[in-house]
Amino acid sequence: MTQDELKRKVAEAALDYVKDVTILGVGTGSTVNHFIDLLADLKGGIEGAVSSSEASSERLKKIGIPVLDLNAAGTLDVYVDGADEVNAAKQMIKGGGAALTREKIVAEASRKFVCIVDETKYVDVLGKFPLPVEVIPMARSLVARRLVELGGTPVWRENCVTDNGNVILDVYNLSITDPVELEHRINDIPGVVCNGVFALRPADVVLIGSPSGVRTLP
Ligand SMILES: O=C[C@H](O)[C@H](O)[C@H](O)COP(=O)(O)O
Repeated sequence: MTQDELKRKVAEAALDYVKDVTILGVGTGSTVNHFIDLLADLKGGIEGAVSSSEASSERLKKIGIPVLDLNAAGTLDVYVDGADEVNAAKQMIKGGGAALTREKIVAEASRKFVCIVDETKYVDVLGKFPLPVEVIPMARSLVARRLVELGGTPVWRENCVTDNGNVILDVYNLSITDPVELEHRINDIPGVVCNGVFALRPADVVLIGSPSGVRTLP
């Protein structure tokens, strides 16, 4: 099976978690794109979705699902999103598609976070995937220097402007043995809007697609 077929398969498995949901949170990325496409055929009572990116909002609207403002929607029952890496503690690296800030907001606003990944994303220690950090443009160099002090090698993702008008630094060479501590430390750097470590609010359910089926992390 191709990686894309695995993404489709795990997206199908996530449908079980949204059957009784009327308003759900929807993430961003190629795995979630499959999930959105599958929502079109769902004979459920989905009345609307809170989206984590302009790209997902467009896709949702195309299939006739109204996109709601989080301020009006309040607490969401379920949030479905992909990840760039996930570990056994259901902590993640996210932001490969530059949507990390809105993703972290919608995840925080949701009772249940269902993370959908193919098997290539499962790791023992987070950090092989370069950690995305969203930064206010004027603070880019300052934040990069602070990230070097934390042991990383930040690289400016050129030609990328986030939905919030900011820039992304991708931090290489981190071995994230204490994700909660690192999430706090990067958040504390002035100019950082958000970092792609999702450990303070990990996933509740992690579905992993592989050629032999979809497994749920214990
Ligand atoms: O900013 C993007 C998100 O965090 C995505 O959920 C993540 O990059 C995974 O994307 P994909 O499903 O395309 O691998």
